[in-house]
Amino acid sequence: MQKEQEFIDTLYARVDELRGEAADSVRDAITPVGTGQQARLERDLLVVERSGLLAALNAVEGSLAFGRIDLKDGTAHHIGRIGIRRDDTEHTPILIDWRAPVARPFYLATGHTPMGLRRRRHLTLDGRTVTELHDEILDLEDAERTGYEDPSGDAVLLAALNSARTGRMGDIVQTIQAEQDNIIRHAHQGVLVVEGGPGTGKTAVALHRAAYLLYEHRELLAKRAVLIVGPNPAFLKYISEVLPALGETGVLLSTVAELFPGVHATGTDSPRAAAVKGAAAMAGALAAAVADRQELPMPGAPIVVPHDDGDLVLDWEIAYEARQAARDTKLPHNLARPHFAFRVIDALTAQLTERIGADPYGGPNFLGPDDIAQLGKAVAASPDVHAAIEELWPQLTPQRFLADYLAEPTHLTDDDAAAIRRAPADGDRPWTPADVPLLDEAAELLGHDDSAERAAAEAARQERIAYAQGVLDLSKGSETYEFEDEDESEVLAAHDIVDADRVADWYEEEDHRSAAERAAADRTWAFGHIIVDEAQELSPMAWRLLMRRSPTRSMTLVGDPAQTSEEAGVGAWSEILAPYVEDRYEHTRLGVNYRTPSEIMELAARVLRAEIPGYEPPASVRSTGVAPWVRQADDLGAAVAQAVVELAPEEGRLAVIAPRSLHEVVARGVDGVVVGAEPDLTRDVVLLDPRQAKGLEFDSVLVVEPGLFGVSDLYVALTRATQRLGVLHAGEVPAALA
Ligand SMILES: Nc1ncnc2c1ncn2[C@@H]1O[C@H](COP(=O)(O)OP(=O)(O)OP(=O)(O)O)[C@@H](O)[C@H]1O
Repeated sequence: MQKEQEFIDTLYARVDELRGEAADSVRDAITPVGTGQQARLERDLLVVERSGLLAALNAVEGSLAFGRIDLKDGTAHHIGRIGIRRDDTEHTPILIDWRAPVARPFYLATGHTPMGLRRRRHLTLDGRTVTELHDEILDLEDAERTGYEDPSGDAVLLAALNSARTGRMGDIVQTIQAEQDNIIRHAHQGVLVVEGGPGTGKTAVALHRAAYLLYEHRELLAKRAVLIVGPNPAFLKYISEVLPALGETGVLLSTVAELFPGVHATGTDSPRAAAVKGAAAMAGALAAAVADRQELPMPGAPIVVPHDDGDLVLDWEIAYEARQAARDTKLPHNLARPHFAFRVIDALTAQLTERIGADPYGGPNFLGPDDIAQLGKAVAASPDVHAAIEELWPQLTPQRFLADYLAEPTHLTDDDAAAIRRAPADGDRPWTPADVPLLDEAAELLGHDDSAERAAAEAARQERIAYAQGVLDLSKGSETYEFEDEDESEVLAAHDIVDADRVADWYEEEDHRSAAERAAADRTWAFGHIIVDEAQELSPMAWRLLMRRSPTRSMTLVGDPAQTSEEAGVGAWSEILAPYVEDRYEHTRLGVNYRTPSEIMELAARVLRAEIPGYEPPASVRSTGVAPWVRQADDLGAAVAQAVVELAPEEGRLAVIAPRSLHEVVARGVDGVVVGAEPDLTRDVVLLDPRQAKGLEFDSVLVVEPGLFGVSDLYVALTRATQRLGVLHAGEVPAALA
């Protein structure tokens, strides 16, 4: 213990030193550096780099070192959350990053396959003080004993599993199990599926995989960023501290509903409406609806456009040919629109030419090319012509198009259309999460005519060039003033080596937002890697959105088809993935439940067996000896109040999981719970509906009125507890709980 404490002291001395250095260089770098653009750029980059190191050092302060491996060759390595090196010429490692190949035996070695190890040690720290050591002997011939031997080898794991919950997920870096480690470090570059029952560590594994990939492919992923998609904001908050604790911050956490910049999807859909909006058929329906917005006048009823030289007639034939030509470009709607417009303008100009210049005696047209060009210009500038074009082929934003479409859904069955229709008067109704993939789809179909933006960007660039030229002129002005001596003026000044264009670009490069920040603001961002948690819940339309964000298909998908509750959810992996990667994905499984004790799991499995006969849940790694209970109550409010007192852990969290319709009743008897708002999981008692409980866990759980839950929702609710479970009902209960 003494020796380990000495090591920890040395380690933290070095950390403090590094932290001081990083803070100093950030501070130095922030002080003004004059006007040199290159210097400013370098300074900004340094600040980003050093503050990243500082953030990592601060974040992992908690228990920086947690393990040690002693090799048969007599060497030993300490393992920690990040790697730390000495300040010597060799930069000797003091602490090995858990993700480095050298650290791998810490997770994989067994007595059977010791991977060169004599001993594995787990260190437990309280701040900077070593409080516990647990050793496992891996070389069976090694007779040396330390007095800290842990014969079962799982004391540290069990302590972690039994510890009180805080409302925020912790990392598992000290106790990653071999089957989990294999997935975390899986070399597959494409789509990796991680499947497993409740509590098998899928979320934990996915987050550690993100940290591993950021370590392994630092350069690429720092540039392209990692996206982690979860089912709701409360869940994202729940997992938000895991990666920072591992020293990783450049990650974007988001729900699918937040992935269309500028849209806040605060509305809700009925389950039926969400299912229709999420179905794959919507893609075809929207494409057809966009084509419908490319209209033709009725044959025989042309649009008559008033013009100074007489009316112009935009008839079916002209519009049809223009539309065909525009569609033949295969461009999205807004980008094909100019092609349509040119054709129409050409045809109307020809009409005018014919009328004005026609020789009544049948000779050639009187008008020369210049006259015709002049006429064309006039036609192209006519607001009436533009109005006619807009009527037939309107410029559309995704929002405008989708609002129009939802007011009058087409290309669907009558029932489906009725399920998603919203009256035009609902124009102000907020977007719903299921609308977001539709907006994204619409954005693809419509395309973004950015000619106006590009013109604005170019104007801004010209302005920067003018400004930069000003800076250079100043430098030139000062030269004649300062360097009167002929020789001195040989010194290269800024204006000698750069021109205004280049300086202007430096200004532009000054976008030092992190990749994750830039990605969040850009609908067309291509992420380096995407992790999707609770992947079974996503609709086919949501998958289309996500696949657009991942052109390289570098993804980790985490889920449990047995926990699917969304009607629109796809469930089967092959069904989700076939359209994108056919069968080129890796399927991995986790089979041990680290959360739910066997007593509770037994009860939960019975519920699922009602739907899937013979269902075998993942084996629980531990039992508590405390049986879950199911009770009938006449006065549900009073019974909940009493049960909450009974189940509340001394330290830790309790969740009451009840159908939304009962939240008012439940909340009345329980102090401090909040109804309606986004749940704050760090409170002692949290009230949730079954959907909100997805992916979360608590020390104790009280499930209220299970007869009102769907089977998979109930299964999810019953598997959230790490210690104790109670079930209360006034109405009927599913047979499995009776
Ligand atoms: N190797 C491990 N060491 C310590 N704790 C672990 C380990 N693996 C998993 N756990 C813990 O088990 C619990 C369940 O993990 P996690 O939430 O990742 O499971 P899951 O498979 O995503 O569950 P669900 O599908 O039910 O949401 C968490 O508290 C997690 O920290």
